[in-house]
Amino acid sequence: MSATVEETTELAPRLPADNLRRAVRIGICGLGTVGSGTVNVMARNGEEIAARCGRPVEIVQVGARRDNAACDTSKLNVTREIFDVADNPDVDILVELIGGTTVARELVLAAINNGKHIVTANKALIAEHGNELFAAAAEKGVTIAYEAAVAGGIPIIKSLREGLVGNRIQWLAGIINGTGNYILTEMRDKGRSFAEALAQAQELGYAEADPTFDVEGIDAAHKLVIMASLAFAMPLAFDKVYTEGISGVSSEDIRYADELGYRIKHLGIARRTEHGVELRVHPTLIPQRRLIANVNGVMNAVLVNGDAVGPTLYYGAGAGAEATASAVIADIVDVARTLEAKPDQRVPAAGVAEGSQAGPQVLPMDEVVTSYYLRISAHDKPGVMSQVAKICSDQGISIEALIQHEPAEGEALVPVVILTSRAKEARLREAVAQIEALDTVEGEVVRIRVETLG
Ligand SMILES: NC(=O)C1=CN([C@@H]2O[C@H](COP(=O)(O)OP(=O)(O)OC[C@H]3O[C@@H](n4cnc5c(N)ncnc54)[C@H](O)[C@@H]3O)[C@@H](O)[C@H]2O)C=CC1
Ligand SMILES: N[C@@H](CC=O)C(=O)O
Ligand code: NA
Repeated sequence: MSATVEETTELAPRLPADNLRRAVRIGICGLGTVGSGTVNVMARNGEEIAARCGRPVEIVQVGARRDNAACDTSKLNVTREIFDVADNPDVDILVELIGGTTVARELVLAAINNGKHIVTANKALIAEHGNELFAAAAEKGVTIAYEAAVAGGIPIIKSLREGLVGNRIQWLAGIINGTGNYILTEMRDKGRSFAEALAQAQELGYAEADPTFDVEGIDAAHKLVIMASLAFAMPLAFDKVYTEGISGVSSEDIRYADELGYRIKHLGIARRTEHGVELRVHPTLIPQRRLIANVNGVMNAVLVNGDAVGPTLYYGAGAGAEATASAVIADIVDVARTLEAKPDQRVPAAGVAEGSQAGPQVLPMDEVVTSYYLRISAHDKPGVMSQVAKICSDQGISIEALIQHEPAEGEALVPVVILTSRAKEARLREAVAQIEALDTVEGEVVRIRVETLG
């Protein structure tokens, strides 16, 4: 029987003494929401983390422009110069939590060149520079871990890269921006304005430094492309993602969607088709009966459909200090567990062995087939509906459901809401252009895609 550490040292009481290797030494760069959350959870759960790694994990340096009252760094070695951390010979793992892509890329490359492993929460960095960074890391025999970059605390990277690898993944769809989901939920449930809900999300630490990344779908596109690269073993192709945000979603459309039995959610969708992979981020009507339609507030959820396992659903907090720290620390533990392993004994950062990434082409948006919700502002005159129906039918589109209320008192225009059959995007766009050109129709037709996710 080996002696327990309790009998020998107070370093890490739950570690068996014969397993006691030197501490894994980490350097944290960035002490904002996620950085402070990581420091706090590391301090609180240090013993459990050490036991899981089989060795203590020590923060040997923190690079931060300024202190953060949300965490106590009085006993830590803090530098104002983050590149000190990349150059510190005592650091095994550099944890990048500064955000952005310019300095973060330089920092990560500097650390890799110095033989350090990387843990990052930075989806923009991975989505836009991941191909380069993975290659640099492979060259140096170090790894890059990025669980926190997608869906915050949900272990979706782990699931795609390890748990589901026996499958040919057919599609995945996710609510992958906590800020956006929080805003849509507040608008629907509390009748809050878009601006009020966004301000609240910023206060709670959910939003990106530039919140247009959240509301215009860029953050979701970053996350989608990372998941798609793992699901379909393809290189990261951020510039190929079709991206629409939620800033155009109105309370009126949320109400009509409800009336039709749907919820409006901001989804990232990646689907394998015969002709290529669909990569798209946009507001989407989902039937209310689907579990994912009932994911509210800052919560995220990702549905992954594999040929062997069928649909699987991952749910949890997509943003916030400690929820994200949970994923950062899971990565630290993963790297720590294999610190002395040979590079080919680790799970590859890109999910497939080097050189095996081929992957399908990305399908042009015009070729994507979906159903549509259309809201048309029409003059209250006879014949409008037959004109609209004819235009749709000429494009091979049928009308599956329709709502038309009486015009409001003193209003000349009536909203006509339609759900269409599935059609190619290009056909739908042509139909909408013709509807907008009708004398009986005013302004732009509101269009939101519909997915059954069945
Ligand atoms: N806030 C959240 O819920 C989540 C954030 N993330 C990602 O985590 C990363 C960090 O996000 P947050 O903590 O929310 O951001 P934040 O803005 O709260 O913190 C970033 C910190 O890095 C510091 N920083 C930036 N450049 C620096 C430099 N050159 N030198 C020294 N310090 C520098 C800033 O002063 C700030 O304190 C980002 O990549 C973000 O996308 C990922 C998942 C969830
Ligand atoms: N701003 C992001 C943070 C997590 O990735 C979000 O709101 O989801
Ligand atoms: Na995650």
